[in-house]
Amino acid sequence: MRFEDVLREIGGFNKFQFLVLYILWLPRVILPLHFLLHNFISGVPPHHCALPRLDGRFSASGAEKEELAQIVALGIPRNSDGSYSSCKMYTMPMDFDLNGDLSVLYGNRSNVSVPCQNGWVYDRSQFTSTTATEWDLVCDNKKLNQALATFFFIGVTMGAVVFGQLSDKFGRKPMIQVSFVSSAVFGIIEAFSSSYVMFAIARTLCGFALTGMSITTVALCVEWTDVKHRTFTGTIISLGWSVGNMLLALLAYLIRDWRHLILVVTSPCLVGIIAWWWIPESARWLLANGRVEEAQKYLINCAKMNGKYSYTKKLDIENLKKITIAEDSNKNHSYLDLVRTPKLRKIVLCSGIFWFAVAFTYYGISFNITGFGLNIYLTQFIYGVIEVPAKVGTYLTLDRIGRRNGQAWSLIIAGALIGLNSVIPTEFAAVRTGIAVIGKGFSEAAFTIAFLYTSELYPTVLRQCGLGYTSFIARIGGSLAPMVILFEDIWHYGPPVVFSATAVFSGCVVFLLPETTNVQLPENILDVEEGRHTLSTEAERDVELNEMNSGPADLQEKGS
Ligand SMILES: O=C(O)CCCC(=O)O
Repeated sequence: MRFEDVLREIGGFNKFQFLVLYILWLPRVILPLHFLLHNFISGVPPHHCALPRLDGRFSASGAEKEELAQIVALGIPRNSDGSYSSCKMYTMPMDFDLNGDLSVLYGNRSNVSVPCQNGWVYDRSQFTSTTATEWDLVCDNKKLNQALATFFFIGVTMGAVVFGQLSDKFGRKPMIQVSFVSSAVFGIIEAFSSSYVMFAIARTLCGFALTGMSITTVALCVEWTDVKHRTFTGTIISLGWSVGNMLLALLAYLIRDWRHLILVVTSPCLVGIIAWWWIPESARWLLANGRVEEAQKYLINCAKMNGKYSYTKKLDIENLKKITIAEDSNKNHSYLDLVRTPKLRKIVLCSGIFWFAVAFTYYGISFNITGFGLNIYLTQFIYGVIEVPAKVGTYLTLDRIGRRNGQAWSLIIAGALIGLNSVIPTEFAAVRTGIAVIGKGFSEAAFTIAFLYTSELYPTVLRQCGLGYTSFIARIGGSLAPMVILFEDIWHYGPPVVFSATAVFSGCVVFLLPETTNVQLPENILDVEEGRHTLSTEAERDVELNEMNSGPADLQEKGS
């Protein structure tokens, strides 16, 4: 007997599953609050060199504004486009007098421009403070500011590997709590960091911690859902990410101080620590690891909450031991098991390729937040809004077109639109914006399908290792995306060509993978290699179940 059969009997998608989905929405909302936070806590406001008598003033009014303009005109050189330089100033007479007459002060200055000597003055009309203004991460130090995003995704990358293995070894539920607690701790340390190094370390560790809730929540939801409702579960839970995207735009608009913003976006982790108590462990994972009594407890809870009281008496230990999950419940699986057998090796190679492209493309678009000519808060909100129809559209079509076609074509179309947009003249701003937003939607659909498709490709005994591996590869893509965007200074078409070609090629690779729509989840490596989980269709399973329900003897026989 297979776990799917028990799951369908106790209500494969009912009140119990809705509760699980409702609670696990919270981690999906938390993730973008941190993953896309860089655009706001590390924003670089307009700035120029600090000059005598400016005493930190950037914006002024009336006569003071006049004096300010005069100082800037005298002390700051202009760029070729007529704007004032952000990183250069004219050398000052060594004996300049802070209260002296301006003409004297600047009258005999040389026309030699040098890097800022006395720090910078920032326009604080948009950002009260950011990491850039806190530690003067501008001009020659600008790379250190951009590196903070890369440090975060390096932490996410390493977290994917560690949490993938730990979740398959110790279970999904404990790893979610570890993730909630450690994310809260490192988020708070970030907000109170007294130096750049301390903040960079805390930011990296926070990225590491957040990955735990990123890869375990999808697996836990899918493992509690029957075949018929897996598409709903896999797509609707990821709507939490889009809600978090829009929420971040609102919070960043309201909170312009980087420390306060970090504390606010970290606070939902504290709610998660409390809500965790109501999250069930994966009964599928418990059975795969021989913890039958614990699995029985959760399965009976599920049956009762779903009103399937009559079936609870069949959930006795003897029957549950007959459910085929792992080849050997005492065997500890590791990442090495992903490459020991041929079909799994092929899944590892192809899923790694498309996951790299999914994140590479998604963050290549998401970090290009100033590309629309709108303010960054509105752009961020639009990015979140467009994801909703993308996910709902994915849910409505995925069972019909299949995971393989959905994953392949969402990547190919996203790549094609990125390439198309790069050849449309910039004066067609409305057209370019429309194509970019549609491309973002397909990129988001590709991300949504990737979580569900990957959960279905890997067997229960290796599902978190599989998600950990693919998330690791994805984070490398996410880390590289901001660096590729920098190529724009060298070759304007560089970034879109790279993003477009990567997405189209990876989409084509997806066609090499098996279809998983309406197929039972593989439980172990043999299922993947021999396709045993694909043997029976829904109708055949209905017949099988009716026979099983005809009496214990038949159940014993069928279950073996
Ligand atoms: O995990 C990420 O980096 C993005 C997830 C996007 C989604 O869940 O829709």
